[in-house]
Amino acid sequence: MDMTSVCNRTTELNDWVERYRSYAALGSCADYIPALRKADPSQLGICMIGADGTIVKAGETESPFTIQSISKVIGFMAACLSYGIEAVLEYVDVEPTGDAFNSMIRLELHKPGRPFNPMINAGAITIASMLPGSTAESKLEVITALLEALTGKSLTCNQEVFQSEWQTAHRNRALAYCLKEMNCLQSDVEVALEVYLKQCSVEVTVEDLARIGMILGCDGYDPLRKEQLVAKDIVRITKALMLTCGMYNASGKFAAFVGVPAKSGVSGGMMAAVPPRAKSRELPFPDGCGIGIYGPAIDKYGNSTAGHMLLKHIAQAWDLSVC
Ligand SMILES: NC(=O)CC[C@H](N)C(=O)O
Repeated sequence: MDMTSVCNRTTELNDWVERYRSYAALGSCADYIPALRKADPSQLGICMIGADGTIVKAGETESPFTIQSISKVIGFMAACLSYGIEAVLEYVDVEPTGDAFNSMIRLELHKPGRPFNPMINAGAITIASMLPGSTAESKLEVITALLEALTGKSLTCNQEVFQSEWQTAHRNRALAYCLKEMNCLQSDVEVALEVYLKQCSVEVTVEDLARIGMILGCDGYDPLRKEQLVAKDIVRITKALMLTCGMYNASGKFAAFVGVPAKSGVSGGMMAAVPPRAKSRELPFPDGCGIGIYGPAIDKYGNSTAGHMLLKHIAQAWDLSVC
């Protein structure tokens, strides 16, 4: 994209950020993880990175935040890279649930069963337990290594958020014990939980999420470094999971009205992967792009209220839907 287009797109994005910022009032910061309560709910920032390397940013884009459930995308891909897709799908299915991200109900309803998909907590804890290595450190390292390969930088775990969640993870602990009893976990409960909660506490910026989203949009190929970072078949399944399960039990509505593979987290982060769109050459980012958004006020489903509205607007204006 040339400099004039970047300036024009930035102006548009800035206008839309200011238009949708007030939607934060429809939600609030997650409070079941005490450390997340401290975020400023009125913040809204976005970064888009195109396959040609163009970066467009608007709003507050420099604040780091914890990746939370967006890490489920990375955990799933890391497991598939380690064992192959077929082996991983023996432990988690690829079906949407329509239930809350931390729901236990289906674990009881289907026996013998396995978590419905890796984008809900039951699936992500199962994935965390099966990563290579026998300790929490070694399993976490597999996820961090992939995250760092995708973002191209080293990342840190926010210890305050991790401790805060570790001490209050009653439901996740219950889920993990239930999974253990059903023989779904490949490690001790505490190891699986530590990996899962630490992967959720890794700090990222909207630019990091946009970079990962762009690579997923390009089927695992990084056009900037000219390197296939994740196999195409793994990325295709991951994007299908993002489209059908990425926004928890609002995924159907999100697919219908926004239409891009995306994943959200309770800290208010959102990551979207936009593939190339041959019919939209006159619109921005025709060769695909990644989008990272941060808006810490979330709705009852756990999705950023302002972020959701902002992404919906951009997807319509710039024809980003894959549907
Ligand atoms: N939806 C989320 O982002 C949930 C992640 C959070 N760490 C939890 O397990 O509750």
